[in-house]
Amino acid sequence: MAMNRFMHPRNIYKTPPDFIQLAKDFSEFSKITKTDVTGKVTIDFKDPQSLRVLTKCLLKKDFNLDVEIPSDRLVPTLPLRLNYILWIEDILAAVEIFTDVKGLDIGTGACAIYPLLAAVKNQWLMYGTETDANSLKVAQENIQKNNLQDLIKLKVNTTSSIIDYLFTENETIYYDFCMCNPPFYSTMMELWESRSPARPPPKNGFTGSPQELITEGGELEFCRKLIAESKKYCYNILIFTSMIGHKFNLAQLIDDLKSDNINYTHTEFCQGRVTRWGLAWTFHDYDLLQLLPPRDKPRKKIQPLVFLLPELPNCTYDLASASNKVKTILDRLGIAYEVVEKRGNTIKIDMVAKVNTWSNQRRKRRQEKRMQEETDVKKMKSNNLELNDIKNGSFEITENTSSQHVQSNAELGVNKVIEKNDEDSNAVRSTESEQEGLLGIQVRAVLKIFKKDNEILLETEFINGTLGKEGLHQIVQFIKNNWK
Ligand SMILES: C[S@@+](CC[C@H](N)C(=O)[O-])C[C@H]1O[C@@H](n2cnc3c(N)ncnc32)[C@H](O)[C@@H]1O
Repeated sequence: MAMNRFMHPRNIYKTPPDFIQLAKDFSEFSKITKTDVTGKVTIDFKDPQSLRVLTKCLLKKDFNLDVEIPSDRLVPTLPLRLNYILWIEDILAAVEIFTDVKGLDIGTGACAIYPLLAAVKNQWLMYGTETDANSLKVAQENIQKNNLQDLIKLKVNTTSSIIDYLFTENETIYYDFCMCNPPFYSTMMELWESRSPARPPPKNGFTGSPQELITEGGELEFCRKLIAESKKYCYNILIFTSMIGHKFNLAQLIDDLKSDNINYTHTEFCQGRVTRWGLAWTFHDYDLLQLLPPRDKPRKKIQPLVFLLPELPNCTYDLASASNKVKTILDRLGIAYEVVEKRGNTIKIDMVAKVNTWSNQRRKRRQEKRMQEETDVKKMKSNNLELNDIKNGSFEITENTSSQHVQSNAELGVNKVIEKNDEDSNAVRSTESEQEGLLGIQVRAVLKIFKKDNEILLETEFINGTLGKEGLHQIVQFIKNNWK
């Protein structure tokens, strides 16, 4: 629970639940507990069933809610869900809305977790939308089971829009806020890679169905679409909000809002070992950043690393040439990239390296040369084999002959192909681990190329990846070495 102290100050889970008491109160919970060697009562956080039971018991104990969580659906983690609700409470207080609150939860899921918490905790009138008919059915049952039909209404979304359809049916509906926990991933592959063995194992079990976790373009495109639709319905919803799963996406969405001069603020939701972010925007005349400044957990100020990109021979010294050169070098390294921003004197490139292609380049070239030699020898061998095969009509005899041929080539100095010294074995091992690396991200970073005082500079920001910042430094070093 490394970041619990940074939880929202009113979050009841800032103090971790008392598992001993919970086991006494709920026989279902006592069945999943175990006592470790120090006598501490704990549960297996990697087991989705244990997470399901824990969430159910806490919902009952702390909110008097009876909730069914289907085994094939996301188990909502309560500290995070509560952090989001508490932040919305703060926003509403900042814009002085205290009574008759009406909220919209986009993608409410099978538990309708946000409407349930908002209704029992604050008596807000909540509307939940959902595209998944099965989740919607269970959500409706959960609402009825808790007798909250008067406070919570659900609506199926059969369109490809996010909120558009709500207002085409009725232009005058009004909500004080909307909230959303969008699906994070864009493809099964991305989802799978996020759980790849190349990454450190997650502390918590993995729950959720593809329809809950995947959306075209991932959360970034989902939120961009929501922002686009929000412009059309700017007066139907006072405060738009969304949860964001990746900090990098938060930065991009903030840039989008800034460039459209839309008032916004953001926050960090800290709980356990997981951090998520909240983004809020409005078209009304509220300076949200001023009213509710971003809340980030205190951390050391990290100075970004900035490098000078010197003038290149036979090239204009400008942003376009410099960024083209960077792209050429990334292409050479087989690093995937996307230009994510092109504004004035700045170009930002989001790069994802899945294989370490930059370190030990000299060794790799040597290895490639040897592999080429090996192929050549094999070719010679098979030519010889065919020749002898025809001559002798016997495979065994020809194979012996061809190995002698290799031997004689070895005598001529081609023998390196069959020798294995330590360095070669390392090279082979590193190639194998590179193959494994294909499963995950080695380095993801943002490269900002910008012009300042007639100089072109490269600023780097490490996002994630198994090789850490060191991997990014190596790539930058490679760019510097090849800047010619
Ligand atoms: C990550 S889950 C969140 C579920 C729940 N709100 C929670 O926080 O646990 C995202 C949900 O959004 C739903 N969804 C995706 N696109 C949607 C859309 N355009 N309109 C309504 N729901 C949508 C999915 O079916 C899924 O249940």
